[in-house]
Amino acid sequence: MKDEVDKIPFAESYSKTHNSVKSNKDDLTRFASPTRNHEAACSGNCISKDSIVVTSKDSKHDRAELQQLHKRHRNTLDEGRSEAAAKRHNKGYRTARENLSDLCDEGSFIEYGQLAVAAQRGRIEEQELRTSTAADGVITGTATINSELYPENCDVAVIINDYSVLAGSQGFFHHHKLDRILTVAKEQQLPVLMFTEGGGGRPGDTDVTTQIAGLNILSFALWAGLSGVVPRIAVANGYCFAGNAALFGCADITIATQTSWIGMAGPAMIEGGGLGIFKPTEIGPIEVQSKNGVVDIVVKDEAEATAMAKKVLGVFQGSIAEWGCADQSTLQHLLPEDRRYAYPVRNIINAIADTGSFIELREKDGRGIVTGFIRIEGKPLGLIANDCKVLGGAIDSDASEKAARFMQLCNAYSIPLVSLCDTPGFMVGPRNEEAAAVRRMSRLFVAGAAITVPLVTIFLRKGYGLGAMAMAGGSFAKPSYSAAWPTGEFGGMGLEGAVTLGFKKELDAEQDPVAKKELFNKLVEEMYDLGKATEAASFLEIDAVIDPSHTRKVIAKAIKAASKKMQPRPERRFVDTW
Ligand SMILES: CC(=O)SCCNC(=O)CCNC(=O)[C@H](O)C(C)(C)COP(=O)(O)OP(=O)(O)OC[C@H]1O[C@@H](n2cnc3c(N)ncnc32)[C@H](O)[C@@H]1OP(=O)(O)O
Repeated sequence: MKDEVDKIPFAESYSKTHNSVKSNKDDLTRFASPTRNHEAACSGNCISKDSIVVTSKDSKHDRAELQQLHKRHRNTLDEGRSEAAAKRHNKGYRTARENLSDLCDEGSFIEYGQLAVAAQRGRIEEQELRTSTAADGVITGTATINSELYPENCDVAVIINDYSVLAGSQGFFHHHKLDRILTVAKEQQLPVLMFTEGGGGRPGDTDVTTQIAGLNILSFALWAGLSGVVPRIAVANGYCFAGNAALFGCADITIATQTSWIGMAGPAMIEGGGLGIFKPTEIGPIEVQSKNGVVDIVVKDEAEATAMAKKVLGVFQGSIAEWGCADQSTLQHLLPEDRRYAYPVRNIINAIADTGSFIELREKDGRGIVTGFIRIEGKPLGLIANDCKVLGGAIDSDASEKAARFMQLCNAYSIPLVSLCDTPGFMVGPRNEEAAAVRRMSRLFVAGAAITVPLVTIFLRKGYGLGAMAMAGGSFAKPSYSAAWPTGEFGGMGLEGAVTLGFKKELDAEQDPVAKKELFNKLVEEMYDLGKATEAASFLEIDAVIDPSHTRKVIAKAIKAASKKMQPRPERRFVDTW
């Protein structure tokens, strides 16, 4: 069974290993649905709209223990915690259960550990613990998401931190709940969606002294250990500090709202370390975390974050049957006539991709290379593209690391790659060397060499130097298919540099500066003609030169053909952030 699963992409292998689990869950869903339909008329026990729990509809006919149970459950739901819910709403935020409800398919959630309370029985009355530390500040369970689009691949594990409980801090049982659901995710091969709002470790859980020494806490290792095993998407809103931030940072894809503050320590820890007194809003605001690569996708609020989390999850869930695309003839006119002018590469990406499918990651970080997901004919693909509006398309260290990490991510989850190349090469010079160019830019080669998913490279315009080779996975011979638009131009290095280096003697021999300039321009022109796409194709450096309006079809066909020979998915591929 294992070998068989290894030969197919994540989404498919995941569904294959899930048939037995799924049928169990279906039973529960079937159980939930009819009851929910009766909810309005039901004055007694009812199944909650969002979870497989019994809610607290009082009924004098209930047995005492059932009434007790309803009460305990009610303490964990918004209806039983109206003050806490109102506090969230006053801040303009949602409650954890509102996010849960929006995220999961209706009636599909199965909750784990709902009756947990903070380990503070030695400090706080049991009854108060039940009302004020609901579920110990984290909702955990499994559910289906996007089941209408991906009926075979819709099971997920869900973790939603509840800030209304001790600021979402991570107590003893809170951690144990994380451990439990992450173990379930690993065993059942479930993608994980995690909302990480919270104030970090909770030293107040004094019932359990082992927590002080950090014993028994597996959550961080388990969560990080799922890298390359199942896709993990994290969402931040509000304050996300210390332990919560560490979880956020370990995710494969990170989404944060504009009202997010994310930091490896909160105010208390910073002050405790003698590093000054800061307001929480001075620590890791979104303006900072969106530019340094901590946050992949910035959204307005929790509603947008939830919708985006579902859309990103869809990339890992597989292909969709219905899609549309732009009129492909527009691609013939999206490059400027004059090769010296820049153009917005995102217009080209959006024209090639299925309508509305482009999800850009780390837009404001490493801006020289655009990274993100697209779909072509409904199939999810990873995309890297040079942006010639930034440094003329030259690849700097930030862009290299961003693209390398993205290639690894796609490779880890068997998502084929498309590269749109238009680069004069790597960004060079002493300043870049100070920024560790040699180590950081080389990451693109390291990541490219490890790719086993299909890669299709399309040269839009410039394909010069090591940078262009890196955009093609390390070598022009690496991609499953490489094609250029007629505007493609190639060379071992930028034309001007190549002429200066290669024709030094001829240029030095010319004394008249005007004549020297003319000679230089003539040599550049000649070298440009020699490196045109059609020439490169005739020397078999690339596989083809294509009409830009055929780009989508070429990518779709090449990836389909290469996917048939796709190498088996290794048991695990790490997603490294360098
Ligand atoms: C390894 C680690 O993770 S160590 C933890 C490091 N964490 C930190 O440095 C952050 C500590 N917390 C804070 O600075 C602040 O509480 C903030 C910024 C997170 C939240 O601020 P606010 O939204 O104003 O909420 P407030 O401070 O009132 O906290 C709400 C409640 O959660 C409690 N709380 C907040 N963070 C924690 C925490 N880490 N541990 C225990 N309780 C906490 C508060 O004491 C308060 O309890 P109360 O309602 O009983 O008074």
